[in-house]
Amino acid sequence: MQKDVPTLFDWAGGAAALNRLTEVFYDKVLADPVLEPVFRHMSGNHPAHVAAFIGEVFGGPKDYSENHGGHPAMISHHLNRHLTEEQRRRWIALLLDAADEVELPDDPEFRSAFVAYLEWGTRLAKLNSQDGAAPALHEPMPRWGWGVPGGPYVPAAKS
Ligand code: HEM
Repeated sequence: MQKDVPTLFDWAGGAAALNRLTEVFYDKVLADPVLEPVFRHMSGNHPAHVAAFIGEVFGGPKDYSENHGGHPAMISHHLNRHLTEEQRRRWIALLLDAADEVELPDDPEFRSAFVAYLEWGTRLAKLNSQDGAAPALHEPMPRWGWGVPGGPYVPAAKS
C-alpha cells in the first residue's frame, strides 16, 4: 500500500481544477439539445456549486455542507425533475469530454474512481428525480476514494 495517498480532490488539482471542469461542462450543456432544456433556468452559481459538491465528495473542504445546504440540498434539487436515461448518459459524456479538455489527470486509477462516482451519483440523481421517489434526505455527504487501485498511478521504478 502506498504511503501518503492524496485525496481525489488534491489529485484532480483542487478547487481551481474542479471549477474549470464545471465551467467548461456547463458551456457544453447549454449548447446541447438534450440537456439545454433541463438546465435552461439554472443559476449562474450552478457550476461553482456542483464543483464544490464534487470537491467535498472527493475529500476536499466542506464548502457545500457549510455554505450550500449539504447533501439534503443537493438531493432536493433533483426531486421531480423526471430525468431520463438519455439525459443522464449525455450528462456523463459531456462531463468526461470536459475532463479531457481541462486536462484532469488521465491516469487509469483516477479516471476509474472518477467514472465510478459519476455512474453512482447520476443514477441516484435520476432515481431521485422520478415520481414517488422518497430519498433519505439526511444521509451524510458521500465520500469517494480510490477504490481497488488504492491510489494514483505510480510508474514502476527502473531496476
Ligand atoms: C454525480 C452526479 C450529480 C451531481 C454531483 C449533481 C450535483 C448537483 C448539485 C450540487 C446541484 C445544486 C446546484 C446549486 O446549488 O445551484 C444540482 C442541481 C441540479 N442537477 Fe444535478 N448533479 C448530478 C447529476 C445530475 C444529472 C445526471 C442531471 C440531469 C441530467 C442533473 C440535473 C440537475 C438539475 C436540473 C439541477 C437544478 C438546476 C437548477 O437549479 O435549475 N444532475 N445538481
